[in-house]
Amino acid sequence: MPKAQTLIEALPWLTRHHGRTVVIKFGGNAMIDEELKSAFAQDVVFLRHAGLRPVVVHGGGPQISAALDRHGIPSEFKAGLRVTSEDAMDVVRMVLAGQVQRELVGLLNRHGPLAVGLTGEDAHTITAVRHRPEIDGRPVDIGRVGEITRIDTGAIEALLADGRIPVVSSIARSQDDGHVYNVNADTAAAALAAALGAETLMVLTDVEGLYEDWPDSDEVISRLTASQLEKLLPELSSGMVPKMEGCLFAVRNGVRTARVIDGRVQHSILLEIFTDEGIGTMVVPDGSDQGDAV
Ligand SMILES: Nc1ncnc2c1ncn2[C@@H]1O[C@H](COP(=O)(O)OP(=O)(O)O)[C@@H](O)[C@H]1O
Ligand SMILES: CC(=O)N[C@@H](CCC(=O)OP(=O)(O)O)C(=O)O
Repeated sequence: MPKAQTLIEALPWLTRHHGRTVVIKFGGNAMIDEELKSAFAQDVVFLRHAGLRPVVVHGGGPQISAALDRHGIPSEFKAGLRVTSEDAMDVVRMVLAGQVQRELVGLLNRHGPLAVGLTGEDAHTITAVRHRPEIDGRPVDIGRVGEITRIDTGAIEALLADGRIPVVSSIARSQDDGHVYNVNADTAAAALAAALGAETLMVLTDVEGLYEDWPDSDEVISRLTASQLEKLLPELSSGMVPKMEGCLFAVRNGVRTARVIDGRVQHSILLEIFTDEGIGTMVVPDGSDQGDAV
């Protein structure tokens, strides 16, 4: 009976989400463990077979830092973003597109001919300009880091229409100078979710969700509206900033729910979707009533 109960709890969700697009961001920290990675692949394939259209956007921060270290290039972050020299950009591209993305594609394809990998460079999927974040009121140069200016969903839509699972690395092409840019993977996932008109953005990370009073408390905020999140943003730090900014952007641009969930929990995607309780933090647009946004 518990097994049947779990499946039955999923039925309204499945009915409502049938044929809908779900963008799932898989962070570098949850990718360190082999069992977690294969459970993640199982969950994504499950969603696909349950009639949804999952799109995976992956990070790889720790893997990039390790590779840079092997090349003798130090890792430095400003405003939560990696300072990316020309040499570092070659390593970022090699690690994301050549290593992390290939591994995820391989894990998904154990279950059938499903996953196809691409980067934002392919078919103009993600176009960016050089990003100059402001620190203490002044724009700073952090090298080849991109600010997204345009998304072309054509290639991803074609793959989805063909029943495939697109796996996207967060690298963008530049419109004018023939270079590529390093883009934070949370930001890329949010931009893609909005452009695809996704139903849900799910961001897997290495904490339970958004903590109310981090680092002093581990009380997770289970649900908040776009306006509530906007007020909280200035208080957030480090890796949570691009995640929550991405969630806000997504729900303000047509995505119905954006969720931050604990990627350290095996099958966290299925737990989030297929049980009534849900886990982690859910962001909804202003004015959504509780029942509508589950
Ligand atoms: N309010 C908060 N709630 C939860 N985590 C927070 C908060 N503020 C900052 N963090 C930090 O953000 C980190 C998650 O971001 P990040 O390390 O970039 O993850 P990922 O590799 O999954 O993208 C957490 O491990 C935590 O250290
Ligand atoms: C500009 C920038 O900071 N890019 C990130 C891209 C990878 C990423 O975002 O990975 P996680 O999701 O694992 O953090 C980086 O170089 O680390």
